[in-house]
Amino acid sequence: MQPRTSEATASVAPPTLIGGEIPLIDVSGFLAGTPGAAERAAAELRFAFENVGFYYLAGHGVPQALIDLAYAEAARFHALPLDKKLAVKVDEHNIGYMPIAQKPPPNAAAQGKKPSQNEAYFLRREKAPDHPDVVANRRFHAMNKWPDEATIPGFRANMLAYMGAIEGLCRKLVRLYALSLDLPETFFDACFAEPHVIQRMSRYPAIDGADDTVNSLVAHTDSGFMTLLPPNKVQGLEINLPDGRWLEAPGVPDAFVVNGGDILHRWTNERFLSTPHRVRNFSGQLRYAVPFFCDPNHDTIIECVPSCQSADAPAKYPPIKMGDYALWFAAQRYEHMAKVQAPSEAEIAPGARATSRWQS
Ligand SMILES: O=C(O)CCC(=O)C(=O)O
Ligand SMILES: [Fe+2]
Repeated sequence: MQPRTSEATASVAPPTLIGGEIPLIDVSGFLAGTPGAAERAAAELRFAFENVGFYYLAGHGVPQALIDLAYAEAARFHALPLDKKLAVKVDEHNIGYMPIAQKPPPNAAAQGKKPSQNEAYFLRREKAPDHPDVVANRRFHAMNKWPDEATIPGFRANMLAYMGAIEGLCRKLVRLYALSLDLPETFFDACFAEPHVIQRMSRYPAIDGADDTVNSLVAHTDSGFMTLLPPNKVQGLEINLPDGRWLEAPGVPDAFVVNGGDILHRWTNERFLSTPHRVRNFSGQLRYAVPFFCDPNHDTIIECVPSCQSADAPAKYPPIKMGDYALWFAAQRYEHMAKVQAPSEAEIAPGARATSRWQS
């Protein structure tokens, strides 16, 4: 790898690289408040995002038992009879159960590709029926669609415990993101005070390694700010490195795989990478994944951060509201969202296709 190193990063030794490519960042010192640890982790983060777009997160403090529980709940949910899963079928808020797609995603770039071989269940922030956003039927702010408690006892409480722990971690990590961008450390605090969260629970059947036209999850970039994938016992994630090579992401015990998405890329004037990745489950067994997507709240205006623009390098994108962006993205990514009224490509992504490495 040829590191693209900013001045501030140059003073710090590059972090350990997993698979020779992906930085391993230990945040235990930062979380414990050790003097100097935040600055060091932030420099490593900057290196990771300027060069790779992915990192392994160690020292995160999330108990392994909670991670095991989330995987166990993914297995328990997907083992339910199909009629129970279809009873909570995915809706126009992208909440609920999505069967294995029969068609590729609706956007033009994906036409002709074979659909991803996974089924998924989506949760968002838990809300009471009288929450104003629920009452107003605000897009992506509806109630979660839980299966009956009697059908899968404890599922709801366990997933809410997991989501709460990961959200808490994300809200701390955004300080490192701010520091890594030479912004005041509290820069992202307000828009992550109540972040927009999406918990995906995926089940990937084993696919045939001989047929390289079929993917478990087609190559894509994530839409948002950060994605946290807890350590997985079954590998299958592949990362499209900036030089074009595909790297099979090694499993690192105790370390999350974390990546940035298109909103981080846009917010930083394309300085921080949103790197394409895909899943191919050649393991011969079922594979589960429980990615947690953490975004700024949907009222946030995404406008190039001050440290990523200058007279010589003006902002490449107009300001956009996070919620509008999320709707545009979902409408092109998901078949069941394709018919909803969404902002147009011209409003959201002028010029984005030219620079995006999004492939699915
Ligand atoms: O299953 C994985 O390891 C990655 C999943 C992923 O990229 C996604 O859900 O966006
Ligand atoms: Fe992804």
